[in-house]
Amino acid sequence: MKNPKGLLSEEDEIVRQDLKKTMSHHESEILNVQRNFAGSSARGLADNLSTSVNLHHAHCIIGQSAFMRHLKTYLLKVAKTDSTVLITGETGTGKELTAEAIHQYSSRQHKPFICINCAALPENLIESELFGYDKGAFTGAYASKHGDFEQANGGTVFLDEIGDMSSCAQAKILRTIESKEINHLGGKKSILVDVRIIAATNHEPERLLQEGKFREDLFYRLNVARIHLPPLRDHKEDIPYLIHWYIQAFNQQFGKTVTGFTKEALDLLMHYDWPGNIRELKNLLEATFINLPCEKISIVNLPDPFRKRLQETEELPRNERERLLSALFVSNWNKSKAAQRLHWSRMTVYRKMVKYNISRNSP
Ligand SMILES: Nc1ncnc2c1ncn2[C@@H]1O[C@H](COP(=O)(O)OP(=O)(O)OP(=O)(O)O)[C@@H](O)[C@H]1O
Repeated sequence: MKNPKGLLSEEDEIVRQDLKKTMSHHESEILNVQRNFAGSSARGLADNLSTSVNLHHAHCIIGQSAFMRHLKTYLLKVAKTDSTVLITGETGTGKELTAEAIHQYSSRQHKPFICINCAALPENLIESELFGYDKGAFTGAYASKHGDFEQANGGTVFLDEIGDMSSCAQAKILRTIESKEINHLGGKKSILVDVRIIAATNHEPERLLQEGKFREDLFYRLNVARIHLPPLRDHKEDIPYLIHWYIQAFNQQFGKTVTGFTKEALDLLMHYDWPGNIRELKNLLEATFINLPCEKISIVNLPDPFRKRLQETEELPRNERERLLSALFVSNWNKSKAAQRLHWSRMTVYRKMVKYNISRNSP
């Protein structure tokens, strides 16, 4: 986090001070480790991190790329306000994690963070789920029930996939944001609710506006603070940090002592495009851990579905040893198929396997 003169920049200093105030000892320890990692090698990362890692800590946003640093600074500033926030980005880029971090750093942190998946809410249940109902409001309403907004009172409501809600439901959300009150279904009186709204979408909001899927009035009401999370392929320099973080976490979860990846395996992960972004990386690591017999993860330990995805994307590293290893890996160690992929003869494959000391069991 230091500038070339070795001084903390003003932004870094703000982050440091704010984090000191708001983070527990453990969390700031993790941040310190991340700071120390800046500029060090992936192997260096592996020797540093503290032993206790909680996978579900909302504020454990991992990454040291310029983007990630900017994000952490910005979300602390946003957290100090009560403005509505619109978060965009492909699936698995960390929209929910970011929303939760804003909540955790805000003065609302001791109140609920309620996540509503708008895409999964059937149209006929939206009102009762979001705003609740009074006893007798409809057949089967034997008792009155609080909706999500009321449950979140004092806290934050995260509206995920806002563009997948009907225009009518969006209008009701807008009314609630503007008036700060809700009405139970079948209820006569209005109820005041104090919630902060953070919304997210996987799609480009401006395109949703053009297509008429995002109400213009709601868009402008939500789009006060805007955060765009880029796909992982655009900040691959964070991959070693993420890998390291999740290795620590899964070591704890699975009771293992994995130390890291072989260079070839790490290179393979660095060359892959990660269409499912950070979620895909995390799931790959978890799947690898389940069946892992050793302490160092090599290409042969990566799960089969990942091999298939590589076959589809043809993402192969450039250096000859890595290309050969990757080709063998995606061809399930069939040397003829690997030779075809590389446009080499089978003999060349054999020769280079000897040259580079590659066998199916080699690390
Ligand atoms: N920067 C990060 N550091 C560590 N873990 C992360 C980071 N970003 C995302 N993750 C993890 O990746 C997974 C997916 O993140 P999240 O659910 O926030 O993504 P999303 O953008 O909301 O996805 P979707 O659009 O599919 O709902 C989660 O397990 C989350 O903890």
